Amino acid sequence: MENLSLNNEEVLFNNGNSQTGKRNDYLEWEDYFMAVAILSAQRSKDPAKQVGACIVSEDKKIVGIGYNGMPNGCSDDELPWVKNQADELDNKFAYVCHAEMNAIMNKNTYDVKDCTIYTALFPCNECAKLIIQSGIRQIVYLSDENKNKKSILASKRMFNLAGISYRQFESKRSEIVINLRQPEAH
Ligand SMILES: Nc1nc(=O)n([C@H]2C[C@H](O)[C@@H](COP(=O)(O)O)O2)cc1CO
Ligand SMILES: [Zn+2]
Repeated sequence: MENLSLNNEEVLFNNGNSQTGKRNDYLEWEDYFMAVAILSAQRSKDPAKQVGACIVSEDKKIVGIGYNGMPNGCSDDELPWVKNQADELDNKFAYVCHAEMNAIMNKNTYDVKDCTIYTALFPCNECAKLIIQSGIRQIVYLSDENKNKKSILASKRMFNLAGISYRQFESKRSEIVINLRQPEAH
């Protein structure tokens, strides 16, 4: 809660630049981009894993956002979301588009050359191919939880060969709270 007993100078000293009054607890660029990826993941219908991705140009503009979901025109209610069926055709993996693929396909620019992709999960080998072919140069990932899977090892092999850098996301913040209620009137 705001401390109303502080005078103006103290407020400026605590919250911002005392010369100009600028806020200093604004979101860092990296936190902003990863938060957009994570927010986008909340749109996913996958009960087991929600993944989001956000593509950013060299001049820090968001040029594509995606999350894991079924292909356009294929109803979420008709294709399977499970993964434990004996028949491959009854499992989600045959159908679901990964967050990174969707972010690339949803791009709102001519291309994504030299961009960075912020993604909640390290890209699989199929998305790695798309990332490389699309011209993206850098990957910032939140989780590397599948790091021992063959698909991820293949991704890293291709990224290393193609000279694409990847690093795990780090932040001073542990959370960002989004309040969807109207701010209380003062
Ligand atoms: N990088 C990724 N981006 C993604 O969008 N996914 C998606 C595919 C599935 O919908 C889900 C993984 O499901 P599961 O294997 O944890 O039940 O996450 C998965 C990975 C992992 O490489
Ligand atoms: Zn993938």
